[in-house]
Formats: sequence, structure tokens, C-alpha cells
Amino acid sequence: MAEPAPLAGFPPEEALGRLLARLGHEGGRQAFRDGLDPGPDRMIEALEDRGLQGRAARLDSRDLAYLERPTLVELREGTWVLLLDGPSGSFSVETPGGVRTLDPEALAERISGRALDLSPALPPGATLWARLKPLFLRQPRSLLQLGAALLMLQALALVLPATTALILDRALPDGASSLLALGVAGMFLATVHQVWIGWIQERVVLFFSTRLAVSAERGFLEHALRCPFPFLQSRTLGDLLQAFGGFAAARDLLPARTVGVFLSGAMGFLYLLAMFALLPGASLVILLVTALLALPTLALGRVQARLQARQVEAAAREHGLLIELVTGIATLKGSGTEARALDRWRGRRRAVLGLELTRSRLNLASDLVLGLVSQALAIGLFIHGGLRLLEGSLKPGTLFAFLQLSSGFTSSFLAVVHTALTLLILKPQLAKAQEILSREPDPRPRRDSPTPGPVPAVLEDVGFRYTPSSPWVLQGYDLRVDPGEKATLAGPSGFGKTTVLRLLAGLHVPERGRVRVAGRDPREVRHDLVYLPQFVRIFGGSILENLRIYACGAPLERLMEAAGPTGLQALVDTLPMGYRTLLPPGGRNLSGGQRQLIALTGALASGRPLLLLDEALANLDAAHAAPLRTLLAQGPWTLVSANPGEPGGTFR
Ligand SMILES: Nc1ncnc2c1ncn2[C@@H]1O[C@H](COP(=O)(O)OP(=O)(O)OP(=O)(O)O)[C@@H](O)[C@H]1O
Repeated sequence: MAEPAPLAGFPPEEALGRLLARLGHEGGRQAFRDGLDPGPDRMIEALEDRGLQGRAARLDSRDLAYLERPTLVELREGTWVLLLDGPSGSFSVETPGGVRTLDPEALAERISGRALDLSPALPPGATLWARLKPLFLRQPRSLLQLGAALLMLQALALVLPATTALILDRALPDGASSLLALGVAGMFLATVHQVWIGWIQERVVLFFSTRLAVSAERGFLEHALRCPFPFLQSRTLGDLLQAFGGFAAARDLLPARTVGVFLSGAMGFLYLLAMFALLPGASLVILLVTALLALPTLALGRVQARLQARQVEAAAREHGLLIELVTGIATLKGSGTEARALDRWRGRRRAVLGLELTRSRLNLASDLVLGLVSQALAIGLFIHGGLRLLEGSLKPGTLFAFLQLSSGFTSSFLAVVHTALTLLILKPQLAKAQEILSREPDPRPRRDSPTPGPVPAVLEDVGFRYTPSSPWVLQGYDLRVDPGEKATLAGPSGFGKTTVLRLLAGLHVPERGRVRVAGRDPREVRHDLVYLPQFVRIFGGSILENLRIYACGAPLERLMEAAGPTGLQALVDTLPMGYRTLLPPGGRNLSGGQRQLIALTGALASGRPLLLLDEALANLDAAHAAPLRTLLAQGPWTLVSANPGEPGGTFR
């Protein structure tokens, strides 16, 4: 294969300066402090200093299209280029040699995979609408295109009745061939334009749903993950999936429907005016019948919404149970109780299907009634118009034009009703998303965390219980672990060891007293600590990827340095793919001890000044655990570990 033509980039300071200049800010070069690695983290800091938001992204060639532009993309040799909006289907990049246009494949071959993702975060706001609205308004060009396309689509619908009347009432009776040609050409052009504008409309809606999907959904998940731990813990997976589904539906619905509904309403009104101008009596009948139809349809919508609310709850429970069934399969098979679990799931599934069936029947009935009434209206109109035609009080062109207008009016009207119904029906799912979005997230970690050197960990007169109605787990509890000290919490099961560690990790907040790490609220200094829960989770991916997670992104050399003494290297040496060995979610192809070894090696390599370990060696055999114990005792970190103790054991 031929080598791709060389592409040179800017050094990071220069690239950042150019990006900031394009974004209307100055002084990119001064962004880097002396001696600091001018990598993406520093670039992001420099952006944040100017009130901009960004994040380092790992991407493959397919993700390039979703990057908010202008932004910076790293080339394989470590320099950076500015990614700009290019002609359709290609990218423009600014390089020291000027702006070049490249097709996606050519650019993909040259990038390292690192980029700055400047796509907007989900804006703050009390309601779902308040959060999504600014994201749409940030795309004024597309919104304008969408509005114009919808407006033209509907206005063209007025051209068809006018040309119909022209042909039937004037061109044909008078035998005016030029008028006939004009009418037919008008009809043809209107139809072609309708198809073309419809296509533009779909493209803009697609643009919104794909472009916004990235920032809106990532923003939603980001917010959800920043929600307090007890809140997330109290939600089932099913609840979270429904909330996410509701959010995605709102995102899809808003651009197409909200803009559409205003225009449909406006155009419906215009059609009605034109209809009244032609046949006032028949127009009044149509208006009354459609208005009367709206009332039962919306009442039915309310019933549907209530059913949907129950269905959302039932589906959340069903999803939760299904996930539990799959993740707990070893226990179920071990105890031979799969059939029982299946019965529980079947019961919930039946409830969901029952509600779905009732809703579908209601839908069918309402569609049938709407269809029948509109057909009856059309037939009635036809008969009424036919009789007046025979009397000679109406021209055929006027009748056909009126029929076209009334069909435009009813479809505009039905579009409005349909949107109202969709919003009503989606309300319960939207409420689930809203519940998450209205939750105050945990504070962001401070910029100066991690603190250099070991830090103290302190609980002062702490009172904690899981809910206001449950018993106190800790009351007047004090613990002081000095910088570099190694402390062990020992005590029988249920004593509160995990609770203390989670308080220190900032996952829970005490009801009384205070918890301090490095003299601060642990949530503010999250980068000062690493907490390993009792049952560590292995994520789907390679051993290296898991190590990186537990090592909080520490550099590769530090991981390799830690892996020798912990014994992980010896384990990896036995695997044909070494650190690239793929692990399934949950790491079921590893033993419990091996999973702990990966997590612990990561934690030791993290360089975080406070380690919080919950029975971190419990699954390791004595031969593996002994050197790890020595290692843990020797490091510069402050260590708080929990070990199961005999009843009556000490609980520091
Ligand atoms: N999420 C929770 N909601 C309500 N109560 C909880 C929750 N987690 C723990 N508890 C209760 O808090 C108490 C202390 O639990 P904790 O897990 O801290 O004990 P532990 O000393 O770590 O026990 P073990 O050695 O068995 O892990 C227990 O009575 C437990 O029932």
C-alpha cells in the first residue's frame, strides 16, 4: 500500500493558541506552566481558565465526524492540527502549511487517536426542556433550515389547490392550452419541491439527533454518574435504563416535533382561512367536527399516559429482574432455582405485555375512529360538493381545491394532536430522566487534587445511618489516621467497616460530625484517594484497560513497575496475550484472587496519597497475600484497610 502523503502539525502550544484565537480568545502559548507536560490535560486546563469546556477524547476515525469543530486532533507523530468544518464528506485541517482538505480515510490514517472534544456539556437547568433548549439554540443555522423547510413544505401545499382550481375552472373550460401547461408545470414543480424540501427537513432532523445525541446523551450520563452514590444505589438498573430511554426520546422529539407543531398549527390556520374563503359553510362543519374529535382523542391520551406510567414502572422492574437473572446465573444454577427465577420474571413480563396490549388496543380504536371520521367527512364533502356542482353553484376546480385544502387542514390538525399525545404518553419516562437531572451532583474535585505527599484521613464525632428510619451504624465515631500511617479497621460483620471506608471515599455523607481527607470534604479531593470495594469489578476489556481504571490513569511505566512486586507480572507471563488478554465483563475467566490482584496492582500504581482497601487480600492465598501485606505497609501512602475480625475484635 502506498504511504500517505506527509502531514505536519503544530506543536501543542502553537495549536492551542490557534484554537483559542479561532474561538475568540487570546494567549494559548502562556497556557502551559513551565516544566509541565503540554498534553491534552493542560490544554483542557487552559480552556477552562477561559471559561471554555473540553475533554480529552480517545477516538477512532468514525468518531471524527461527531467532534464539535473547530477542535484539535493529534497526529501520529505527536503534533496537532486544527480540525475545521470542511466541504460535505471531507475534513478541513489547518496545518503549518495552510488549510488542507482531506477525505475521512486519509485523515484517519494520520491521527494518533487523541483529540480535544469541545462538544457542549449538558447546560444547567431545572427542567429537561431548560437543559436541552440551549443545545438546540446553539445550532441556529440548522434550526433556521428546519423552520424554512417546514414552512415551505406547507406553503407548497397551498400551491397545489390553487393550480388545481386554475386547471379545472379556467384552463380546461376555456380550452386555454398555455394556462393548462402553466397549471400542470406548477403542479409538477410543487410536487418536486415538496420531495426535495422533505429531504432537507429529514437531513436537518437527522443532524440534530446525531450531533446532539453525542453531547446530550454524554452530558446526561455524566450528570447521572456525578449524582450522589446513595441516590444511584437506590435506583434499579431498570430505572436508569428507562430514564436514559426517556432522555433519548425527548432529544429526538424536540427538534422535529416542537418546531413542526408550531408550523403545523400556523399552517392549519392558513388552510382554514383559505377554506373559509372558498366554502364558509362546509368549512365551519369541518372545523366543528375536528374540534369535537380532539376532545375524546386527548381524553384517550390521558388514559394512555396513565397506562404508560404503569408500563414504565413495570418495564423498569422487569428489566431489573432480567439483569439480576443473568448476572446471578451461577447462584441460580448452583441452587437449581432457574425455573423459579424465570417464573418471577414471567410474571413481570406478563404485566408489561398486558399493559402494552391494552394501550395498543386503545391506539387501534382511536386510529379507527379518527380514520372513519375523516373518511366520512371527505365523503360528506364530496356529496355536498357534487350536489352543488350539479346545481351549478360550484365549479369543479373550487371543489377539488377545497378537498385538497381540507385534507391539508386535517393532517396539520392531527399532527398537533399527535404531538400532544406523544408528549402525554412520554411524560412518565421523561419524569424519570427529569428526576435524575434535578438531582444536585457531587461537587467536582478541586484542581489542586491530588495533594503531593501522604494525607491525613479523619472522622470527627461522626453519626451515620443509611436512612432516617434505619438504625445508626456510627454514633459519635472518631478516627484519625496521620499522613503515611497504616490503619486497620477490624470488627465483626456488619460492624460498619465498609461504611467508614465509604465515608472516607466521599460516597456517603455523615448526618452528624465531619469527615476530612487532606483537611477537606473527601468529594472535593477525590483525586487524593482510591477506594477498592470488597468485591472488585472487572470491566469488559483487556487486563491493561482494567489496570488503567484502578490506577486512575497512571502512566504505563508505573503500572509495569508495580506489577512485578505484587505478583501480577508472574500471572500475566502465563497468558499468551499478556496484558492484552481480553476479560469479559465481571472477569469470569479469572479467579477472585486474580481479580483482586489486578485491582490492587492498579491502586498501588495510582500514586494516590490515600488508599482505602476493603478486605483487599481476602481472596488471595497466603503465599500471594504475604508480600502484598509487606508492600502495603512500606509505601509512602496513608492506608486505611478493613479486615474481617472475630466478634469483639477491635474497631478503630
Ligand atoms: N446500603 C445500605 N443500606 C442500608 N443499610 C446498610 C447498607 N449498607 C450497609 N448497611 C448496614 O450498615 C451496617 C454496617 O454495614 P457494613 O457493610 O459497613 O459492615 P462491615 O463491618 O463492613 O461488614 P462486613 O465485614 O460483613 O463487610 C450493617 O448493619 C448493614 O446492614
